[in-house]
Amino acid sequence: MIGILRIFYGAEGTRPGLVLTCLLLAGIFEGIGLASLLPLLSLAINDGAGATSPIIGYVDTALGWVGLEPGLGVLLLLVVGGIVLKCLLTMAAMFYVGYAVAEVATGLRAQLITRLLNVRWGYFTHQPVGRIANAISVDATRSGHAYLMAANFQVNIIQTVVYSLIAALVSWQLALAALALGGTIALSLHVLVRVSKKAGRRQTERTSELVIYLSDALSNIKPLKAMAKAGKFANLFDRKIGQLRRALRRQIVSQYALKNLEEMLVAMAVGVGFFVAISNWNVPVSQLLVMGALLFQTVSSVGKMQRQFQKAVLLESPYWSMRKLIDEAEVAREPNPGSTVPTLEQGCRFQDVSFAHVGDKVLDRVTLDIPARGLTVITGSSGSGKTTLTDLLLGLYQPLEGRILVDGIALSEIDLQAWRDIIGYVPQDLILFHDTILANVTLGDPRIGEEEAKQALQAAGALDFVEAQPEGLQSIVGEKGAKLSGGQRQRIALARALAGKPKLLILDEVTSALDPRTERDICRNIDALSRDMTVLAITHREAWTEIAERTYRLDGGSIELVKDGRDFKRPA
Ligand SMILES: Nc1ncnc2c1ncn2[C@@H]1O[C@H](COP(=O)(O)OP(=O)(O)OP(=O)(O)O)[C@@H](O)[C@H]1O
Repeated sequence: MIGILRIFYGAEGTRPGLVLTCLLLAGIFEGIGLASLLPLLSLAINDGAGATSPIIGYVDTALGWVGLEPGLGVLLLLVVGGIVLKCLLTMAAMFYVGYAVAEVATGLRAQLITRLLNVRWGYFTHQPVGRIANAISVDATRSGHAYLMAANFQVNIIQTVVYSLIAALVSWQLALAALALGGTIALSLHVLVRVSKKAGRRQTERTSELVIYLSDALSNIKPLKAMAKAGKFANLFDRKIGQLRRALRRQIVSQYALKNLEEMLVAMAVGVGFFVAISNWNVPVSQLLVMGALLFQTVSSVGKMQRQFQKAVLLESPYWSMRKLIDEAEVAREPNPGSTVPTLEQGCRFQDVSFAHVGDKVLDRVTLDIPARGLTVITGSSGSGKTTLTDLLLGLYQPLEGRILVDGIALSEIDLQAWRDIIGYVPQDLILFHDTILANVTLGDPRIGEEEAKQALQAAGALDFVEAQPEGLQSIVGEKGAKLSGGQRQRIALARALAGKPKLLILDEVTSALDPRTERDICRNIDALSRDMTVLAITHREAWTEIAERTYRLDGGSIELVKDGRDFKRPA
């Protein structure tokens, strides 16, 4: 229950005070309307209920305070007016709740996206993308509904209080009996609420697992199809789909069981109450009618409250799972304590740098220099730590020991955003967005126009094939660039890195998919660019080591300088 109330009172971007005020006022007007019902009926039937029911006396006194006679017109006005005002105020509150539902769903999405864009790189290396995709699409929408259910639950709480109070004014024994009855029925059916809560949690977990699995499968669909594994792989989904199906079944069964069992028990209890009242006690008809209606309303409102609670707990888990993800992302926020704006005039230096992801060191007291305005190549066997080295230079990881210096200033003192703003980076596992070639080159940077994009494509050796496409720069590259060849994708990614005219260009196996001729063309372009730009390339390819001013070999955690610029003659 506390979890549900925390959603209603704690969800950001909502105004629980306003909603609650409207609902409380609605409750008061409903109470006035209900309280006036008994005197109205008594007056209409003239059965002398006034002598036995205290509520008629209270209404008379209250009307006396404002100088009104408890006549038919006044009482009718109070009954009808009370209901009308209650409806209008509840409607106003629920209109606002409707806005708040959208606010909760979109607010959670926005918070998650903003935080995710600011988390440390290490967070993503152990975070399934499907979990985030599921949170943004499914959980956020269900969270909005969780807020709606929590608000409805709040409405039911107020209604139950109002009915109980009015019942107490008619007869405190009646109120006690109604609450005891409602409570007993609710308690006896509580197991169905627990079933729903568990079903809701299962659905959230299973759906997330399913989306994680599916997004991984779709990313690997080509090898799965190529090796006829798609069908076999589908079997792996069956268990998860089966669990989801069971959770959904339990949800529906428990919801309908609660509704119908509760109605049945209420009808039986009120029936017995009526029978006892009519046959044993001499209760006036108007009082009997009002008492019966109140008993029924009070007991039903306890039931309604429970049903609403059941709906809310069903949707509670996506809300909290979403919040957990947002909090995790906040904890994983990337620190950026530095403030110096880098210029990269002299070069970068790794000074006795050691680093380990987990366990053994990948880099052990590595020292290397990357002079400004030149091409430095790093070679080394697979898994020797070349990408890790560039990740350290990008500030994605921090060294365990030693320092990374940019123009003699420690990277930890440099503003990371400003540092990355002067870097062009092409990763080994490049992925293009399902968008136009132009969008893939500019990445939405307003400083890069069509002309700059073309120049970058030219330097990356991509302009010819881009212009040969039916829609040129506006051609869509397909899912992850699937409409292009591996080498074309590499060249677009290189153009993307060059388009911002970076001061430092980091290339991780950027020409591995290219034929020797295209590779040499690109090398020639990069060689020319490196007169004004610092280039760090990870590669084994001769075309690169030939033009490099410095080549380092990384192996077993240590680095060795295998080619020095002093021996190097730049081709004319
Ligand atoms: N996020 C990570 N968590 C744990 N270990 C990692 C992580 N990233 C890389 N490693 C490990 O660190 C070592 C160096 O990896 P890295 O990717 O830097 O090698 P590499 O030289 O670039 O390899 P390749 O040439 O095959 O791309 C490897 O043993 C790898 O398993």
